[in-house]
Formats: sequence, structure tokens, C-alpha cells
Amino acid sequence: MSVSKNLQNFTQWGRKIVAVGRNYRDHCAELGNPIPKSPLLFMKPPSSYLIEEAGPILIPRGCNDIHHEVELGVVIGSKCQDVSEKEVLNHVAGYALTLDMTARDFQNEAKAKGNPWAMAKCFDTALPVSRFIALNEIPDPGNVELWCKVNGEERQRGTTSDMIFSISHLISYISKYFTLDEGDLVLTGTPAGVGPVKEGDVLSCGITDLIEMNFNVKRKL
Ligand SMILES: CC(=O)CC(=O)C(=O)O
Ligand SMILES: [Mg+2]
Repeated sequence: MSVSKNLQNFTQWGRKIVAVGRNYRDHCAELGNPIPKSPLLFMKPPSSYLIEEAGPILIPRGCNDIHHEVELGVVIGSKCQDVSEKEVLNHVAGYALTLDMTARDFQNEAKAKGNPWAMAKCFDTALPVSRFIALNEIPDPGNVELWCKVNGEERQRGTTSDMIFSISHLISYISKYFTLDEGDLVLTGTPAGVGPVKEGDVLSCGITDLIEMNFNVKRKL
């Protein structure tokens, strides 16, 4: 797919962000969650994007347990509606390295009450994101090593080959229920090792041999 120069600024488009949860067995196990039979989906708003130069990750007011979740993001290049798994890669413009920051205490409370996860997943700065990564930089999205460190100490290392549902399956599945548009981002779930960060920490993550990003963590005043 040829990518318009403009799409390299996908975070400024204000497009949808669809996130997949529980897509790695080891992560399901660490939080005691069942293995899903079909993709578990939720949304994050474009106002949650945080690019590296823009400042720190802000722990939301009242949150005492914010977790890092490193994930591969997929940038949609053209409208996806009822797209078959075989066709999906024709609609992918590129990728991004992301952190699905999660207020775990808010999420646990919401889960216990059967409420939605918006407070846990949608706060400002809940989606630190890298530059646009072109298709040729990730020749095989099904075999990408992701890592995450807190103050230099490794917390997460996993590979997209361990996803329960592949990128093709996820995007085809989503497109059967709602349309994905150019500039939308799909977060593909996190491997094991999620855990807390606190004010003053430095959170780093990367794709091995390709990209690294670093964020300071502060509490929102
Ligand atoms: C338990 C979660 O927060 C689900 C999620 O986002 C994931 O990546 O898994
Ligand atoms: Mg996640």
C-alpha cells in the first residue's frame, strides 16, 4: 500500500482507536482472566495519545495503581468493512509502538461492578505512541519482539507470534461489526509482565532492533 505523507501524522487525525484485550495467554494467566473465545474489544479516545516529545505520562487523579502494557499498534490505511483475513494486509498502512496505560485499580473496580473500562483506559496520556513505522520496517508483523522497562529494569518481553488472534484475524473480525477508516489505530494486546509505575519513574519500551521510546511518569495535579 502506498501511504500518503499525511498518514505519518495519524495521531493528529482524531480517528478511532480500537484496542484488543487478553490476546496473549501468559497475560491472561497473570491477571487470572479466562482465555477469550473471540477478540475482546474496547476503545481509547484520540485525546489519550501522547507523543514522546509532548511530556510525561500523567497518573490520573485518584489512581493508585497505573500499569504499563506494551503493544504493537496497526495503522489502518484504507476503509475496512467486511474485509476477509486474506485482504487485511492490503488495508494496513503501517505500525506504531504503543503503551496501553491502564489505571488497574479503576479497571478492577469497574470489572467488579460490571461497568465499562473508560475510566481505566481513556484518561489523557493513556496512549503513549511512537512515530509511524512504515511497512518495510516490519516485514513480518506476526514476529515482532516487544519489550518494556521501568527505570532500566526489564518488565515485559514478548513476541507477536504468541498472539491468540493474529492481526489479520483481529482486523477482519472488527470489520465485520464496525468500519475501520484510514488513520484508525488498532492496539493488538499486551504480553505478560504488566505492572505498576509511579511518579518519578522512567518508562521505556521498544521493538527489538527497530525503535525505542522513553517517558517520565508524573501525577496529574
Ligand atoms: C486486562 C487488560 O487491561 C486488557 C488489555 O488491555 C490487554 O492488553 O490485554
Ligand atoms: Mg492492553
